[in-house]
Amino acid sequence: HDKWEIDPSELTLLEELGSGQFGVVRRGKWRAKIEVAIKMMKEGTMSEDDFIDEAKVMTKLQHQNLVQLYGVCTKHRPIFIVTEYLKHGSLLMYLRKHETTLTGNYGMLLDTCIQVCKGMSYLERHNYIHRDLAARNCLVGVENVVKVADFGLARYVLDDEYTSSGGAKFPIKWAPPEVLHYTRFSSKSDVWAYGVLMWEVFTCGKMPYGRLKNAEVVERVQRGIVLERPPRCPEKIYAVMQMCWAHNADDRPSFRGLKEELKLLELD
Ligand SMILES: Cn1cc(-c2ccnc(-n3ncc4cc(C(C)(C)C)cc(F)c4c3=O)c2CO)cc(Nc2ccncn2)c1=O
Repeated sequence: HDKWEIDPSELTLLEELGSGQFGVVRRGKWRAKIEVAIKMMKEGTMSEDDFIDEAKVMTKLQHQNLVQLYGVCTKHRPIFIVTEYLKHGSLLMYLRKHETTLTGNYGMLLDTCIQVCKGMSYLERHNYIHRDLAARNCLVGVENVVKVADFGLARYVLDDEYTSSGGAKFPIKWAPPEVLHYTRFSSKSDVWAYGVLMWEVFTCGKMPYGRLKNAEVVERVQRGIVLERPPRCPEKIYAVMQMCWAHNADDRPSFRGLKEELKLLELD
């Protein structure tokens, strides 16, 4: 009996939460009382067999700042991916919705960044690369808990518009030079994306590089031009973002190092 295989008869499907990259996601209950989110994978959007193999590994990644994968229903189509549920939805929407109360609340904004860093530091320790870290792929739960979602799933997307760096859906604005040129993903490319996520947090959800076209962003990143300091963002916090945007991946800090840097800022 595969522990990560969930019996669909133990699931109750409730309201729709949105339709992500892979199709509809609904809130639900598992064994009557556990609140879950259920991704119902649209046919042809994901390389399912590869994902099902990986699912057993993903269920073992457990950390308070990672959205927990409870299991999968693979005995029927569409397959279901069952995860923990966070009631406030995506961090990006949360930042935009609460901009007035969050602006200038550096303690809150810094705490948000530290929580994401802790989740990413755990993935780094387990040699697990997210490949699409951004505020839109983090979730907010009760008591301002923030968790990293959908880590590693990018590997199973079948849509070339998303997977190829020339595609319209490729997350260019969160990609470092080595990903733009060679699609070379690593924990250090996740660190670059984390710097952009910090910028998203300290601008309360602005779009990085505004309305610049992808080609213009690629050109700037190649020339070493990085995002400007968000208005009223403390210099010391912007300095950490700039460390994440070192052109050479080896010159960027690890998430472990970032965690120490950010904790020092918390003392200021
Ligand atoms: C666990 N979870 C997931 C979601 C939720 C809903 C719809 N789409 C998604 N998304 N969003 C993004 C997404 C991205 C990917 C990449 C491979 C990284 C490109 C792969 C996905 F599979 C998803 C997905 O499923 C999510 C994120 O997985 C919403 C929750 N919560 C709420 C609460 C209130 N309102 C709305 N959502 C929640 O708790």
